[in-house]
Amino acid sequence: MYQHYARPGPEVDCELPGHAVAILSVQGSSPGVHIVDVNTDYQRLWGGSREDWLGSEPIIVQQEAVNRQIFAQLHDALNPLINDAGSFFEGIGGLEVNRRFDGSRRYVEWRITAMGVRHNDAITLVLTQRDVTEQMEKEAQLERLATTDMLTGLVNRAHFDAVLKSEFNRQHRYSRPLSLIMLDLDYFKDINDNYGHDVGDEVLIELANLLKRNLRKADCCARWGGEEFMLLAPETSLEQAVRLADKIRGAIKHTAFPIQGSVTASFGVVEVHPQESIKSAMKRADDALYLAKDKGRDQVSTGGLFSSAKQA
Ligand SMILES: Nc1nc2c(ncn2[C@@H]2O[C@H](COP(=O)(O)OP(=O)(O)OP(=O)(O)O)[C@@H](O)[C@H]2O)c(=O)[nH]1
Repeated sequence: MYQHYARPGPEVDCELPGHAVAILSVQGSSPGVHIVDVNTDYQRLWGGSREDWLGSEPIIVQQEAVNRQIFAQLHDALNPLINDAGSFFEGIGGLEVNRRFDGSRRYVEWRITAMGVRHNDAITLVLTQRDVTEQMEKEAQLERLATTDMLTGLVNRAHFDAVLKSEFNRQHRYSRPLSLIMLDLDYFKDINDNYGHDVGDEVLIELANLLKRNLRKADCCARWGGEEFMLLAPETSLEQAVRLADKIRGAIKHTAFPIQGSVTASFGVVEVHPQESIKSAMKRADDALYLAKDKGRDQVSTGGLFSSAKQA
């Protein structure tokens, strides 16, 4: 589809354009929209020279079919106004992912507007387009920073809280299996004390990578704090979650961690009851983890049974 619009670029400097503007003419009686003039930023965004563009259709979005829908929408909006001199056409607009003439993917904000509607069947409109890619990327970067644990690259606690809420709501509505696994490295304080905090950090990073490798896409794994990690596994029963926890336990035990060598972890596993609150499920997982530590570490324990009386 893009090839249709691809044109040889002019001598382009690398800086991206500000406001690309095209003056459009629309005939009330025919379906076409064509360009009457373009500014230099339009040429820098879409390639080609001013002369190339005069008389052709503007690029509003990348897909030709969607372009045509927009033109049809324009005609529908303009037709009732065509003989009504001085009418105000407020315009239409949107935000689209588009390709620049050099093939790069850009977010382009666009708007078509006109201050007055002319009498004699032809209406002149202004198409304004702005490349907002950098702004969108900055926002995505901020979003990533706000939801990610800086050391391990896993989801952070705040984001995990939000995922917990939405998965609990889904589970309460559809009664699907949902399990929670809490894991904590054993004797991690000794690693810090014996080898230093940097080695401790390396172990946490390596563990996070191991967790990422062992989980499904639908699972959410967070660094809960310190050397404690949480795993939320949708569509997973208690039995399946215990198997998953034991697989991770074995993988941790058999991994050669940097400098320190071997490390073990303990696990608390619960399946969330359909009427259970987040607080109650977390408490049961925490109790189960405590039990695993108490029984000698490097093992998986399951939580006690859910009791509606207890969660109040
Ligand atoms: N290197 C490093 N250490 C951390 C970080 N966060 C917490 N810790 C350390 O983790 C250790 C946790 O110690 P404890 O709570 O006694 O637990 P543990 O030594 O693993 O003992 P058990 O859990 O009972 O097996 C403390 O020494 C914390 O300072 C971190 O981001 N990096």
